[in-house]
Amino acid sequence: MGQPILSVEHLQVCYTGKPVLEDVSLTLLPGQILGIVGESGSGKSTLIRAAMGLLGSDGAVTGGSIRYKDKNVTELKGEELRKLRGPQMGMVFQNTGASLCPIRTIGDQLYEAVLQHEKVSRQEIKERAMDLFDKMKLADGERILNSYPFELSGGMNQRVGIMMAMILHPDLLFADEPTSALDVTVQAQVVREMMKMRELFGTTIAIVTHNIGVVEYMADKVAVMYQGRLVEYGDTDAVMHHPQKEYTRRLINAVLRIHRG
Ligand SMILES: Nc1ncnc2c1ncn2[C@@H]1O[C@H](COP(=O)(O)OP(=O)(O)OP(=O)(O)O)[C@@H](O)[C@H]1O
Repeated sequence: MGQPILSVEHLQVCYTGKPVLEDVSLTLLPGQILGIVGESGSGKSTLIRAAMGLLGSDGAVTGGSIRYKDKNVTELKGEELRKLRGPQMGMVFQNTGASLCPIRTIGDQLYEAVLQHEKVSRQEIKERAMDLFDKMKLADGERILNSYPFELSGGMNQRVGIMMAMILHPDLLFADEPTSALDVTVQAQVVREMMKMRELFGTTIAIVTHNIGVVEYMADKVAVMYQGRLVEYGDTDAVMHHPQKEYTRRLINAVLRIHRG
């Protein structure tokens, strides 16, 4: 499987001097999918924002390290980080529609995003987008590219988000609750499409989700977070079926009860 794509070691992150992540360590090998779970405020988004170098002015890595391949992300600045984000590390957000500009078409925003990293023609970018839509079994790619975000459903916008992240062929894809705002059938579609990306491109994926079903279906590894710490981390099967920690057991049971209810 080779060298890790991502290795986080003893990570500490603070917002305005207050620690919100403490001693977090995990490793992702190429092509693995990591599910990050835990209650609200446990630090899941902070972990992936730190890995993307997107903590904002209030946040800082105050201990440990995050390596993407051989690069220590925490030591990279401005231009070096910008080069990494997109072509190497992609990101899908919870609500792609809201993160896009409402008054410009999907196509225009896609071209602009790709041109920041690659000198390619509009035609080539369009062909690549159409090819990805094709792989995602979306028939009306042309219409999607000519649409404004508000003209598309939430599910369609999320699939656009996956296409926009994948068009630069990143090795590592971070997805922060990409299915949380969607109804169940559309959630399944989005999940299947991320799996397809891994199958086609060998993409390594770290996904934050509240949906244990998504984790069971997708993830090779699970990280369970609680109050800024990693309370359990291991192979999905082991963590889901033989959790070592009481907290993990309660988290899994709580979700199952809601589903059954
Ligand atoms: N920009 C910020 N400034 C200050 N504190 C922040 C900031 N962003 C997050 N926090 C705090 O850091 C902690 C972890 O937040 P984070 O968003 O990583 O949790 P989460 O597990 O992703 O939660 P959720 O499931 O609700 O998205 C919380 O206590 C949160 O209030």
